[in-house]
Amino acid sequence: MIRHKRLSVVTLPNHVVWFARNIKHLAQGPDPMTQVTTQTPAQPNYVIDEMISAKSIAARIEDLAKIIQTEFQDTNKLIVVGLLRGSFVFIADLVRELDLPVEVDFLEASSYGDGMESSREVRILKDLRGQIEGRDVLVVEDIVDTGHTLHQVIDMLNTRKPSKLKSIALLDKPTRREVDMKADWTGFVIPDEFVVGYGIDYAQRNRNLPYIGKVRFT
Ligand SMILES: O=P(O)(O)OC[C@H]1O[C@H](OP(=O)(O)OP(=O)(O)O)[C@H](O)[C@@H]1O
Ligand SMILES: Nc1nc2[nH]cnc2c(=O)[nH]1
Repeated sequence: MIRHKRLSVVTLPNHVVWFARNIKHLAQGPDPMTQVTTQTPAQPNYVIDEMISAKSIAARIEDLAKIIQTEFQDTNKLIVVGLLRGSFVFIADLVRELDLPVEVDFLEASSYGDGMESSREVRILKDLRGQIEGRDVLVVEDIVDTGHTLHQVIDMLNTRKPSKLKSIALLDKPTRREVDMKADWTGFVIPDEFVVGYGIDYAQRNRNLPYIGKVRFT
């Protein structure tokens, strides 16, 4: 932890600084003021402890938007592809920070169903409406965990020959990786916790939380 703190002051990018600053808080456990208690008939009881505040997310998205704008500054059209359903909040906030000619499209990929374990089999449930051949494309993902979803989606989109294909993920859990995959840009590196909120669900619930929280069974 000391090593993280020292590094964060000198060189680390914002999302790593966030992780270093919060690792103590994460280890200490929940703040009772930010817990949500949840129960559904099919699920065990759980509470959600806030991990990343809405304010931190907004600030990080502003930074990421500047980087993306620089990367695509010469584009005549950037096709921003949201991976449904988890990225719907992130993409909505991100595109509104982009001062670029943008087209929004969606692809629905699913590998978790209602559970907490990846099936490793990524199903494309809804394809893009538009063509991407010869276009600049940015894939927007909520979280990279095992990496199977982003890996398979990027492989599939590359076969359509975009002129430039980049990806961004709000969250990254590198310790869970099963395939060699990393988004070009990441909002926050997080520890191995099952997270919800800001578009991300547990069995389709909690997507409407304005912050990212971790699920804790009670
Ligand atoms: O890196 P991975 O292990 O593949 O996990 C990441 C994927 O898992 C979740 O999708 P999910 O299948 O739950 O669908 P959803 O977006 O509709 O919630 C999440 O939205 C990512 O797309
Ligand atoms: N809801 C949710 N879906 C995931 N898919 C991969 N990792 C996660 C996670 O931490 N939470």
